Amino acid sequence: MNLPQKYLDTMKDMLGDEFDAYLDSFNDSRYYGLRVNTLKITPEEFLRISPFELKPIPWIENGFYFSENDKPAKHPYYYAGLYYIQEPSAMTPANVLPVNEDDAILDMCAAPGGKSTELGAKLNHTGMLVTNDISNSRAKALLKNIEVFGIPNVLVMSEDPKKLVSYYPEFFDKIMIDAPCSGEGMFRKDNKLIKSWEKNGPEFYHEIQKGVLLAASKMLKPGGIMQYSTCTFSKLEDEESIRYILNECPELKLIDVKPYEGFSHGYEDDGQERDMQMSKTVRIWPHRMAGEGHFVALIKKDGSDGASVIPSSPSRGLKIPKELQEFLDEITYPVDTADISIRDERVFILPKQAGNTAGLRVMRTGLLLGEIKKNRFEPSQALAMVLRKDQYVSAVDLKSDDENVIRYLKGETIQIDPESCGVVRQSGWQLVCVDGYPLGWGKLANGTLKNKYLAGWRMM
Ligand SMILES: C[S@@+](CC[C@H](N)C(=O)[O-])C[C@H]1O[C@@H](n2cnc3c(N)ncnc32)[C@H](O)[C@@H]1O
Repeated sequence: MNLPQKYLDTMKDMLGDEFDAYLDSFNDSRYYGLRVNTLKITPEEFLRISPFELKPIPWIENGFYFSENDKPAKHPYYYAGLYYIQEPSAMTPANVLPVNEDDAILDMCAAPGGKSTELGAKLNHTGMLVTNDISNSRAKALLKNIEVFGIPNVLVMSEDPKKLVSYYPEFFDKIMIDAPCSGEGMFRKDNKLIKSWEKNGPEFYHEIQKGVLLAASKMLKPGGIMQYSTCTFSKLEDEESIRYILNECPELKLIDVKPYEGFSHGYEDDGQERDMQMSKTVRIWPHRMAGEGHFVALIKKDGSDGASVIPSSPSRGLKIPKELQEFLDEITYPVDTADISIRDERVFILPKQAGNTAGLRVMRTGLLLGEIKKNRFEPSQALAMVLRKDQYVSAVDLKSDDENVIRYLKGETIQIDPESCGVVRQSGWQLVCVDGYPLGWGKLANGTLKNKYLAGWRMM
């Protein structure tokens, strides 16, 4: 591997005696990880049904290493949103950010959703997750991952974080800043990143990071906690970005990250006037832990933890159309009809704190329940992913080794034996499941299941 000399010199300086061990780690094999979606299944239950060779990631309760021979992205459980595939050290930020039910959380640089999916799971159907990425194409991938995971209380956006400030002044309980960075921790995993580092290195990203941190500091409420992370080792992008924001905002202080054996502390700089307590930050090195590399800092804003000021809301509480009410009577998922909004025949459940987002590039406001089409209601793919099997009146439950599962995921019409699939209602809408976990919708008539799996999500 051809690492740039400038990079090697900086690393040698940082690591001293450990530099050779760091370089040796480039000869080790990559780490593959998956994180269980606790909205849908417990880690214990997942271990019971998993066909993969899994080993626990010791510092992540719901994280597991899988073997290079396993292909979890091709398994129907992946389509059921039972897990997210993620490099193990990248699981650390969302794991250490403390989340309380009912929190309002902002994930500023969120695509494709590695942290947001965990934050949404931790919220457990409460509060609100505003998940944002400046790149529109990446935000589309984010939206899909959020929906596959079954996270309902969400706003998915594609905005410059600076623009969000006037909408959400001192609003959020928690903010995640998984900053764009030069990606030094990914060099082992992806050679291409070395080339892009040579083009845009730490100096380039440090400037962007300062802007994102400053915007975050204005949206964090007093008593709130923000988390800054990168997958790079550069002190300029890590400690110096933190130092910048602590100098700009004296009301911000570093707080401890829950310790784990193998975490390294951030670098202090004794020449500074103010002790920033940089040792409270954490760096994960690939030669010390079984992960590629990450930097994590938790920052708290002084002040008491009061309730968020709820921004003004769009109009709510409309009359529920008959066809929608009939469908709502068939699900036991709790829906507060006061939160229902209908736009262009599309029906949404809005998060209670959604507020007025006019003027922002919002890709999804809340949970898309479905569409009213010619006096009929068609439930959405996103709703199927939010429901549990027992929350809909009738389900077609297929075994994961049944070839009909793959055929369903490919968009084909399938023939089923209603009795062996546990169908309650012999015709009409069915929640199609794999081993009890919803995949999507189908419409049954005389043993033929018409496929309603979302076309854009089909298995190739
Ligand atoms: C490290 S990645 C995020 C990974 C994501 N948190 C995850 O866990 O899947 C950084 C993201 O920041 C976005 N980004 C770049 N510049 C940005 C900016 N000025 N504001 C917000 N996001 C930005 C990039 O599009 C990229 O998706």
